[in-house]
Amino acid sequence: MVGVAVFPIAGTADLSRVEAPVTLKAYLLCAFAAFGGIFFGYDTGWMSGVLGMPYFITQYTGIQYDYETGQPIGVDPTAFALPSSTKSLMTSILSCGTFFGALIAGDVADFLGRRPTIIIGCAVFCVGCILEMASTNQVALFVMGRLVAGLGVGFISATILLYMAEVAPRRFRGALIASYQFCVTLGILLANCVVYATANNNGTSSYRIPVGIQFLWALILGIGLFVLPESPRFHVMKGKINAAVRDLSLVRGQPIDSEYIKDELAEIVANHEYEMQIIPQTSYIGSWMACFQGSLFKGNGNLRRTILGAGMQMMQQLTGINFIFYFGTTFFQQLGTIHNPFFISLVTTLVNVVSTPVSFWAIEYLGRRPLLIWGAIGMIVTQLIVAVVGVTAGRADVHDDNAVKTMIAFICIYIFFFASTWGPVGWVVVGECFPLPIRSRGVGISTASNWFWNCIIAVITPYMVGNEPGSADLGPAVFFIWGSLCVLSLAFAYFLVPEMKGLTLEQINVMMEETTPRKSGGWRPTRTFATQMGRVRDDSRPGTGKPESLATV
Ligand SMILES: OC[C@H]1O[C@](O)(CO)[C@@H](O)[C@@H]1O
Repeated sequence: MVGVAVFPIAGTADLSRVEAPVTLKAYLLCAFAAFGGIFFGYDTGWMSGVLGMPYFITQYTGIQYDYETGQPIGVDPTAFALPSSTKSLMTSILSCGTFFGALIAGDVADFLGRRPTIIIGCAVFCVGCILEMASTNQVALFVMGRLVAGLGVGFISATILLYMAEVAPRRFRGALIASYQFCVTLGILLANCVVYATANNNGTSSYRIPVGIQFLWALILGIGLFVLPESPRFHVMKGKINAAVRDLSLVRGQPIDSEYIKDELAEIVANHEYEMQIIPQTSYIGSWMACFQGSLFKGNGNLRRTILGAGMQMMQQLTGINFIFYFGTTFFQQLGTIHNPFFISLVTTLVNVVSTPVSFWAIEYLGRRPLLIWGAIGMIVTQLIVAVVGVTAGRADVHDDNAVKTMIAFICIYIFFFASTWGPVGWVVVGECFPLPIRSRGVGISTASNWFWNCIIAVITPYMVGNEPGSADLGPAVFFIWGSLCVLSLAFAYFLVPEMKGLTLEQINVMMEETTPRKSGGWRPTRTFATQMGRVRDDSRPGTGKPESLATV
């Protein structure tokens, strides 16, 4: 730390603290970190297409395929598919790995730092890819590869989010974290493009090319992270104030002795010290338990933050979005009238990509909570339309081309609602709602919750829509289930999500301690909080500032 001055820490932060101007460097830094979302999306995206690849199916079922006519030999085309159990296992095992990866990542990120944890995630991910590539027709090896790659993705997905939330400037934090989700959608699109290009290859290149390309993402992110600064909040946690000053000045693009840096660091340190007094870190287990302490309704405890973070991710998955991205290709195949289901899958992923940036603006302008509420309403309506059209006229035995087109149009509108609201906002809320002493664990638990429900969807949906014996053969009626689950998402957003727009992480922290659930709708900052934030200086409580969004509450 030669050349870096020891920083004088004030007891409390200035209420009217002005944040450093957002430099291009700050944007680029977050944008690069967001690139980690590519892993998440790409790994989610390629499996759906590979499961529908003729070469892949012939390898694992033994049924031969005629590439000239584009038809399987000796069986009905709708029977040319992997058994539901294999589809379910190959798809869901990734989420199993990511679930554990995300849970472990929090500890590693607190011990080694955010950056090394992401680099380790990249290395583990590469090992998983090698195993996947090595498998020809051994289900076990392929599944093992997905599990290990999943561990890596779990590490990366939880830690990137933590890193971004900690380094992003507050005014654009929502939009920048949303760009992580944008990269998830780009990853799905890239996977679909690659799969589309190789789908009809008659050889192992059909699936080895999509799998092999993933090394590129690991290489870019892994190498890039060597030059990015560490999160200043991690240094504060470790008591390394000089390193925190240095890295804060790097991420803000301001000189180390500037007032901006002094003020922001004072706020981070003061808030951390305060939180350490109220969150007992007595032992390893004790510090995990801290995530579940307190009351759901009032007081300082973290339980409601954990419920908020994990619940957001649960509800995000229960909207049914991965039904489309995991099983879209095979679902469209089963509708009977679609000649190129790979193309329809490509269209759905494209809609997902172009809709996500809408949230960059809306999240900062309209706020998190309204977006979640309107997104849930949009998803309920569109999914019910898909279900009704589907069960009346969209089934394979009816062969109504117009009905199928209507379903696809409404599936695209449903994806628009998801992509511009619940997709990104889910991550933003998770990145924002935990105090520093438990942030890495809280983000890990929430990310693990996303993957847990992701896994449940991956395991059960092939059986819900499959048409073989033992499967429920729900077909398009499955959208009644997703639509109903979106009603729960709506209630969750309405009653449990407080608005965090425009606040620093430290101010959110204060607000979360002060918010109360109101019968008339949602959690609201209490009068005390509004007073502290907007009108009266309270020197007994560190980490308070004057957010515009609450000045009039
Ligand atoms: O954009 C859709 C994708 O976004 C996620 O929900 C993560 O936020 C993934 O599970 C899904 O595949």
